[in-house]
Amino acid sequence: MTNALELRKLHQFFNQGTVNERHVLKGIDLKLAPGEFVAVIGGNGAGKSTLLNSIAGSLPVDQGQIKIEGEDVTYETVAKRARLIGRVFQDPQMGTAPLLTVEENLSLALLRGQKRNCWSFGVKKKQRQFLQEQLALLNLGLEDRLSAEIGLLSGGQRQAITLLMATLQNPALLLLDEHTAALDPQTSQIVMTLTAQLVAEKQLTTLMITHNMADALKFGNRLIMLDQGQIAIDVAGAEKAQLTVPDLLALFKHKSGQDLTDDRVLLS
Ligand SMILES: Nc1ncnc2c1ncn2[C@@H]1O[C@H](COP(=O)(O)OP(=O)(O)OP(=O)(O)O)[C@@H](O)[C@H]1O
Repeated sequence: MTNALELRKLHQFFNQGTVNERHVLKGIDLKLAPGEFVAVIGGNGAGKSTLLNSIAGSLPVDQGQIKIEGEDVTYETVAKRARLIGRVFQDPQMGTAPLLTVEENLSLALLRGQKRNCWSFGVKKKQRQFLQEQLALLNLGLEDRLSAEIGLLSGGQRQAITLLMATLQNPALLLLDEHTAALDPQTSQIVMTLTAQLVAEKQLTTLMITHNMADALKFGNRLIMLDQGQIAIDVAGAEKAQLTVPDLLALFKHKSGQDLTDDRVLLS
């Protein structure tokens, strides 16, 4: 079976060749089978965002290879990779256009990756019905708010719509970069539950960075922990399911020789 994602000996440097050189990703090897939902955790500066930026193409890779569904995308631009990747960031403002309506935002997401001459803001009846069905999946009553300006919605509602937009085209890979970190705990749990539901319904291969250790254990079938640019822990299935937060912290200490240092870490 073709891997949904394959990273081979991925290296990333900043300020290479200067006194400020930092070797941030140190030969990451990672294979994700289709449909795997992987939580990515790690201490401050471990390289989590750099890893997602490298996969998405927003950081050119210094060494190594990235394949998505068997296709080598190592040297493809962000725009070219966008047909394969859905991405949600921490800031609910980033994923949507505030002055456009819910329907217009979703319509733009539907057009993503298509040729420009397909662009049209005329939203047909069939498409509207499809978007309403998709919004109904969120269970937030947003299917009745197609004409509401996105900017008027709450952060949680916006993030739920951003998530839907990122998954609308069933991307080969979904990248979630602390996508619930800016939300209050209750809304964060709603969006996390929605995430798990969308990922399961659409069988999406997903990499999710989180600082919430409990979420990392509760959601997804696999967990990797980065430490200083390397994968220190990689657990899946039953092994992951039986871990507790203290187990995880102890495992980290055992593998890395030190306590997890993360000023934003959430243990519960
Ligand atoms: N553009 C850059 N120039 C120089 N150094 C950078 C740059 N971006 C990131 N770094 C450094 O690379 C290291 C890894 O950063 P990265 O943001 O990937 O870590 P992270 O695991 O996401 O951390 P955090 O959880 O604190 O956000 C850090 O030491 C960071 O300071």
